[in-house]
Amino acid sequence: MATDEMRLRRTMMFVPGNNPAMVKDAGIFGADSIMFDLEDAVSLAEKDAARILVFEALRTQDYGQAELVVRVNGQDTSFYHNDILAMVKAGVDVIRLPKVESAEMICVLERDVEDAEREFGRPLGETHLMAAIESARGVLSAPAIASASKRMIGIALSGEDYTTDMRTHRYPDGAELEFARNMVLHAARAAGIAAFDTVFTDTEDTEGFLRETRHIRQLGFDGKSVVNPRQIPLVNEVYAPTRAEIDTAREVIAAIERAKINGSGVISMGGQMVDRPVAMRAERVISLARASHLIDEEGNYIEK
Ligand SMILES: CC(=O)SCCNC(=O)CCNC(=O)[C@H](O)C(C)(C)COP(=O)(O)OP(=O)(O)OC[C@H]1O[C@@H](n2cnc3c(N)ncnc32)[C@H](O)[C@@H]1OP(=O)(O)O
Ligand SMILES: O=C([O-])CC(=O)C(=O)O
Ligand SMILES: [Mg+2]
Repeated sequence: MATDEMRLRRTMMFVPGNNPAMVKDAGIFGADSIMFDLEDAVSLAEKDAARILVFEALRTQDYGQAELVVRVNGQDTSFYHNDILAMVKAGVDVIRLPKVESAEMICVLERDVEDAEREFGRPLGETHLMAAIESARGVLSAPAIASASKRMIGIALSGEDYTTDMRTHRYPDGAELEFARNMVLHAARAAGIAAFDTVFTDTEDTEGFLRETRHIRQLGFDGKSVVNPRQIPLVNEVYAPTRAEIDTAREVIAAIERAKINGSGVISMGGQMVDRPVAMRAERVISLARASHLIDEEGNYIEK
């Protein structure tokens, strides 16, 4: 498995936890992370059945390299504790807590997860956490939430509940989300964890989806929550580096290696200063190129 910092999380696909066919086939679409949902995609009557279905799937299905995430029910519901127990027992990679409004909620989650790891003899610390930010309170507390636990791997903006809380709705230009996007992104970066943008619910609107994905890539998000497999290749296409970007990244990495040999951390490349942050961006371009199957492990272009 990639180290957490290098792990690509371009797409995190919601899979309704009460749908056996979708749960079974969720691994075939190439999502970087698969997120089984026990919360808003599941009706009250099906909460227990969904928990059992997802538990069994985590124990028995092979989802390849995908990171496995479960969105549990909120801490203010009667389902939360059983969700945590079952998912920790099953050995899920990440628990996503919805509607997080404070760092204290993450501290409670961390304690509950640790108790469950002890109860089921799981390695302590193996269960990672993430928070969905879905309200004005959540957005204003995002920096504290992002750094509330060593187990945190990311925070996500949840634009549907957020715009409801803000008494607006989603518009094509996304202006209503801009402040929240920037808060979530800055909170994630300051804490050194991943930032996920929200879902785009019109699965037929390819142009609108691409426009939004280009925008959030420009802002600096690691990726997006998605609701439909058709959205996965679109995100990957937007995040795939161009050949020119790959060539430049290679030159940067070679230049910084030369500088290191000469005992320096900075070098000029065609008049452009290259130092550590430039080299780190170049490394990320190369790992995105590998994940996009544009280059192989040795760095050679894969001809299509
Ligand atoms: C605000 C929020 O909380 S959002 C998060 C909660 N919402 C969700 O989890 C919804 C997840 N998405 C879905 O349920 C569906 O994609 C819908 C309802 C949006 C659209 O459904 P459809 O129109 O049937 O999708 P579509 O026709 O593209 O499906 C094609 C195939 O992909 C499968 N598929 C679609 N979405 C998913 C998914 N999210 N996960 C796994 N498989 C899926 C379908 O089962 C279908 O498989 P099949 O060809 O073997 O029958
Ligand atoms: O996390 C998401 O993007 C989906 C969600 O719950 C919301 O938008 O309220
Ligand atoms: Mg929500």
